[in-house]
Amino acid sequence: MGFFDRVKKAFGVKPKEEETKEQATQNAEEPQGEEQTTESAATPETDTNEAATESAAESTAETTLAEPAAAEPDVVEPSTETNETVESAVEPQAEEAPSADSDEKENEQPEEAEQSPLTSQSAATDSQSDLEANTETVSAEETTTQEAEATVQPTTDTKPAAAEPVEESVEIEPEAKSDESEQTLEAPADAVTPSETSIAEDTTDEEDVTAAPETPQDSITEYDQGLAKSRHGFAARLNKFLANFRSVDEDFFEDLEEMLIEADVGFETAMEISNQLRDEVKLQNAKTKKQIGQVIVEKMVDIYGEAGENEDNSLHFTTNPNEPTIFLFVGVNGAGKTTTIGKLATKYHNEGKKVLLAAGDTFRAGAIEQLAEWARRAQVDVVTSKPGTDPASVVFDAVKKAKAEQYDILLVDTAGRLQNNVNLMNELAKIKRIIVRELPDAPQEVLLVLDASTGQNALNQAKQFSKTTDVTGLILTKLDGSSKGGIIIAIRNELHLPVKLVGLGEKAQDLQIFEAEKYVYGLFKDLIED
Ligand SMILES: Nc1nc2c(ncn2[C@@H]2O[C@H](COP(=O)(O)OP(=O)(O)OP(=O)(O)O)[C@@H](O)[C@H]2O)c(=O)[nH]1
Repeated sequence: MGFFDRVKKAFGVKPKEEETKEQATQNAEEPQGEEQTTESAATPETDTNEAATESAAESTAETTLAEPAAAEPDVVEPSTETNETVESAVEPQAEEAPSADSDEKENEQPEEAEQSPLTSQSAATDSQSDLEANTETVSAEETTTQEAEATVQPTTDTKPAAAEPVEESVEIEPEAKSDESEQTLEAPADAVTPSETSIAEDTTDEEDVTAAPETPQDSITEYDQGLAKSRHGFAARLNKFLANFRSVDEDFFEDLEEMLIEADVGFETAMEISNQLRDEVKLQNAKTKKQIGQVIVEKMVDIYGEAGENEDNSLHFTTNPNEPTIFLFVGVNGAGKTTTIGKLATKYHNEGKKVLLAAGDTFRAGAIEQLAEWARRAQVDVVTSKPGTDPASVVFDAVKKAKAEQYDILLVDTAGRLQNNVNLMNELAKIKRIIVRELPDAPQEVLLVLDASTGQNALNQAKQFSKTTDVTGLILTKLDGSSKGGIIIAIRNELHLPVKLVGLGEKAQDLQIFEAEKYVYGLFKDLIED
């Protein structure tokens, strides 16, 4: 059975052979007059599916309205400097810096960094003594935690000050960063802008922490809703293409290739689909535009399925119960690393795991605060340091702490950009060396975070990163704000790196374990069900 039929079966849409066989049996067995009954019996199957999806959507909406837990966060701030960080993180006025400010900060950073300890420390070796100096920072945690808690001021509308990380994220302005992208890896060209991501502004993520455990139906709904924009975008392109259809000739294949490339399935994949369709009998026999559309989608889905036959999309954890699992997150600025770590921390905390975060992005001051705030909301611990500190020392402290205090999992944030690509790659290599030296089997995952809304740009970033870093898997974020969900097809066919997680929104529960069937169904649902 092809992947297309597997997806249909998984979601209650009968594969064609079965439909045909069943129809033939029914025709043979049943009197003519009962045909009507057979047809109407088949219809509710789809309806039930949709009704279930809708009711799950309602229940998800209800869940997100739950009030946050009263419990104080369990944030551990290792350094005295970090106190300032936490204090500023819980003061809404100070946080709500206008975007002009953030522009300034962004522009100033490279200069500051030149004089900052980061540059000199990066140049220095990662000697044990350098690193141990930072361990002192960790020992200050109790005092800091108390002070951090003391500064938390609940707001009158019962929403905690924690709502601010969303505003923190507003500081990230992809356009403003485009200058930087010339020096560093290409930054997202059309990343989701703050206004597009405002969905999370009135729904604090703290609510997610108290959300009910996810059911399988919730994740189908998440895929369904998160991929709506891509689904509609693809359907619109396909309809436009079919509207111009006259006959299956050379022009048809040229237009098809163009349409597929526009849908971000990638050049190579577009050619493969087109070439395979040239020999496709079904296409030659298709009578209506609808049938042609079906054949195209079926071919696309089958090619995607075949390419992923040996792909391991699962996240790997340590097999040693006495050691923590470590996930290292890499990717360009604004791709969604910090947010993804926050979401994952929430998920693992809710599953009962002891979670530690490491704020390894010491280059962008806001990134430390942002991660500390996610940690506070997820009620997990975090190791931070002063902006400009050597990130490797933060990671060293975090790994030691994770080992000594038997954390189940350590999630390490890293900078999305430095003065240039070489520095960034050297830094990532250094961080990895520190981890391996402490725990030879770690990190279990090096996850490259890609902003799906940047389409081909994301693909190029992945190619560049995977040349210099041992990426074990991809996380595709912001699919909800993008019509470029077709990129998943190009990624599988051209990169051969497994997608492990997908970001389908800004809230904690919007991060989903990647499941190809659900993804494909979310992307082509309307066409598959027809
Ligand atoms: N709509 C949507 N927005 C997302 C998603 N993931 C992240 N974001 C938003 O993307 C923006 C950037 O996310 P960050 O987590 O700060 O990105 P980063 O990679 O850590 O960026 P740097 O710290 O600059 O390296 C924030 O506004 C997030 O809320 C997602 O799946 N959907």
